Amino acid sequence: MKLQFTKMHGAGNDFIVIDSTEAPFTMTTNQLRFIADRHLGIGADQILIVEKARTPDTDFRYRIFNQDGGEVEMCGNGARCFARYVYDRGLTTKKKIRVETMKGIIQPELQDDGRVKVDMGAPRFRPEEIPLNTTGLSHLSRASDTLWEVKAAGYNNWVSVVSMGNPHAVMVVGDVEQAPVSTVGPAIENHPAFPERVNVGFLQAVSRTEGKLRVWERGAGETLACGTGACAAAVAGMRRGLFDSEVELQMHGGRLRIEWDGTPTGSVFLIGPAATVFTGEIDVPAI
Ligand SMILES: N[C@H](CCC[C@H](N)C(=O)O)C(=O)O
Repeated sequence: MKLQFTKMHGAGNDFIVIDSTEAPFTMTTNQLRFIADRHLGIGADQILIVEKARTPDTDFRYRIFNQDGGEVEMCGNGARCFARYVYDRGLTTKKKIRVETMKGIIQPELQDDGRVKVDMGAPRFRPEEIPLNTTGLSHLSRASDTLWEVKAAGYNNWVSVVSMGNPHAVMVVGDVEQAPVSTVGPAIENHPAFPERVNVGFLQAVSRTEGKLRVWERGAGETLACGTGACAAAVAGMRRGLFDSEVELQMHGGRLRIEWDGTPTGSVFLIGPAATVFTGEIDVPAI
């Protein structure tokens, strides 16, 4: 099957973007894994599918698949690239759009400075909303947050849990460059306390408005940046009394800005870059 695609990235988190507004999306899990493979296919952290809206109050539908082929609820860096893609390709003339995802509507808006600002909706913290199975887990309160002890890879890891539509576990570390991302990351990603697995953030608070973050992503491993991970880490830091309501997080692939008013229904806003790298065509085998 001949597949047209566009390669994009948001702060180094890279994507294959496929326009499925005119033809139904029918790729198998094996085909998704093939195109995302960095040696055998195109290579990407995630695959973003652009579909026509299914409801009158939205402009598009947005589907996201991880490098491992699994479909997931949300992708923040991808949302920025999605907005850039549909505008640049003339699929819309709007600079602010409403996009339906598996877990609600997000609203990306192209900014005059070239960045994209996304209303990511409100964060959720209740264990059942993550989901987190709390059976047998110790927990403690820290400011307005709750930390859960997840024993993994030989460490007692105290994590905040946040859902941005997708699940995140965030731990605070003294130095992100020394954090055991490649060992603790997969151990927590696949921990039985997270029945749908989890993205794992390693956050270093530098000041009340600055931080450093590395994320081991569910279904993709460590990425150069994670948009929902940045939202989750910023919100966890705010709830733990480490950050003000606006914070910039430096990740290996670039800088992301997060704003949240701290109210239970207040949206988290994610601001950052979105770049188009190349377009192409690939012959996808019937697998
Ligand atoms: N790995 C994530 C999906 C991609 C999220 C990330 N790339 C972002 O920018 O938010 C998950 O399994 O929930």
